[in-house]
Amino acid sequence: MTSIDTQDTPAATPPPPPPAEITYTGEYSVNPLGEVSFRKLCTQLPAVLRRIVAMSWDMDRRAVLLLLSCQLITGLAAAVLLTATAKAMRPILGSGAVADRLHQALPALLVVAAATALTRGAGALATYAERRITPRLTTATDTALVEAVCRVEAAAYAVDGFADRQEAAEMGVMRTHVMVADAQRFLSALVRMISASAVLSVLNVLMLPLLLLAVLPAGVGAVLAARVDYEIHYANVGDRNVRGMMRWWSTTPKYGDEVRANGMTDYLLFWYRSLSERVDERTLAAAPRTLRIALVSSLVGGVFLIATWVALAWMAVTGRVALAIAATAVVAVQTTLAALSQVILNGAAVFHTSLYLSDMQAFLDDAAKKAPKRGELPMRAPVDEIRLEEATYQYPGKDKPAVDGVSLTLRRGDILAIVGVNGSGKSTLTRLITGIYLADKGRVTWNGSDLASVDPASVWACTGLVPQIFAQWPLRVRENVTLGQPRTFDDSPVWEAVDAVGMREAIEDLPHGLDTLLAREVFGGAELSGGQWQRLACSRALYRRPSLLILDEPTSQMDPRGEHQIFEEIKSISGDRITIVVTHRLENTKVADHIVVMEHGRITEQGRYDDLVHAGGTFAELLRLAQDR
Ligand SMILES: Nc1ncnc2c1ncn2[C@@H]1O[C@H](COP(=O)(O)OP(=O)(O)OP(=O)(O)O)[C@@H](O)[C@H]1O
Repeated sequence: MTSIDTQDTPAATPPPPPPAEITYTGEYSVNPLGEVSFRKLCTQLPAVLRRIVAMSWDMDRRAVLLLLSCQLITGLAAAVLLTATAKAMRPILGSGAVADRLHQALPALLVVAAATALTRGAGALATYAERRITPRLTTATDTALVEAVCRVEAAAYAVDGFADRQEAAEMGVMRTHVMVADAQRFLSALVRMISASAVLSVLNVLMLPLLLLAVLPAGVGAVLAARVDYEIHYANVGDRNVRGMMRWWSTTPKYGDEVRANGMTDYLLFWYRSLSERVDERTLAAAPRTLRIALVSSLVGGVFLIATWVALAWMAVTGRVALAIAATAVVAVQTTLAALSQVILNGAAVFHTSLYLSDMQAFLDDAAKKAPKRGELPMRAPVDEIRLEEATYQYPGKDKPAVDGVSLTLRRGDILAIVGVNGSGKSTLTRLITGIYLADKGRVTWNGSDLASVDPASVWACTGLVPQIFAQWPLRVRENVTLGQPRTFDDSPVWEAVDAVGMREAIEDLPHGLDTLLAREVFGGAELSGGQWQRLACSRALYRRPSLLILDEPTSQMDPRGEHQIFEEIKSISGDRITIVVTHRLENTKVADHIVVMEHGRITEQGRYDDLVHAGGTFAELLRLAQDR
């Protein structure tokens, strides 16, 4: 045999492929801003504010009342301040000795000082109130989102765009950090603006329209810019979602070995950078639009502002307003302008937030619709019989059912083994049996009750599942076994479950025994080997003493001793429950009373081990291939 000389003349290899284009075209892919007009956007603000107040009200009523009172005080103080300023201006700009003029103006000046102090005090109290509301509001929305996702029917995860809408909703949660502060600043500026402009129009009614014209273009500009920002955010949702997932996969120490030993580091960094650049490109492409909006609105606003000052100067010079009133008008115009720009800035921020809140609300509403709507019949152990009658299940977007018309009866004490090639529907069948999915056609009954009419929580109180890919919870060993559902106040049932999978020695060797945190990443945490984790996953299911025990490839990472021990345990406790084992290791099916062979979602063969070995069907073929080494 000749040696292959690839090292001397390396063949050209193609460059790494860029991240896949995500062109999400599901039923939720319509940008909600696409058809919305500027007017409509502005008229939405009161509703948004009402919603923010209502959300805050649920968190802390006293803080909301304090915050609203502070806004009122700010407005009144602004009006008092301007009126007192006008009063002070008259003697100050009048004739006579300076000391006399100041003396005459003193009471009004004291009112100005008091009003200023009141404004500052109200501002500080408003910030205090906002800080009492925001953390609780953020926690409440965040936990509502987590709960909504945890509680949906498992089938919802496979629905088109579910993850993307979840990502969009996460943004709503993030915005709650700034939502109340923005709304508070908006309201406070609005109140200040209204009272200052009221004083201004009392001083001279002509000033107000000119002032409004000066600021309106900036308002339109800010809202249009927010609209562009949101459009970009919307276009980037899918990419950001995938990037977030990839970030976790690339940086979590759990996959560190695989990344390094398969030389993936460069590709992952290339991928991450490429996708980030794609996201940036969309953002940068919008920058000229945002600049145009800002320039045009500033230009138009500037022209109107100059007109305002010219008009004021003209009125003062021609004696249409007294000099003292003109001087107060300057202060009032400045106050109103500053407040107006705050109104616009924070109004745009509130409006911007409302878009993300709408995404969040839409997701929460949709998740609520997708929460299990089954009956309320309680299921109680023991489960004597589980029956599948022509049960069929098809994943959303798939053109063939994953489980297709399966009928099966399981009785207490039975051990059923499910075998079949990859993708033949074994795991989906177990999801139907446990009621994680409800059958699209046909039905699954437990003790004669259709799972569609039974309270799912009561069903899952009777089940214990070891899935193919199980969670390695960053919890203490004890909670990794009890899953937070201790049966007793002492640890004896935990040790019983640990002994059943041969893990006592390994756990006693951990720094804090059952109290050891199983998270290597955290200071003081410990890590188990792959097989040890799998033993622990089995101990969880055993600890539950379930009426239905399902083990999907439970021993794939275990040494023969561990595997033997688990199957001995399964046999010894099988009398009291229904046990289902899904496995590709056909030798393990000897433990079963009944074996079903799945192909294309259907049961194509069934019987006991000895019958199937000699039946000349798929089971016999798979067994022969497993032994042919
Ligand atoms: N969450 C899902 N969304 C969409 N399709 C799915 C999902 N899970 C499984 N499928 C599809 O359903 C079919 C059956 O999958 P299932 O996981 O039940 O097979 P399996 O027999 O358990 O396979 P394996 O031996 O590889 O574990 C496959 O075609 C698979 O692509």
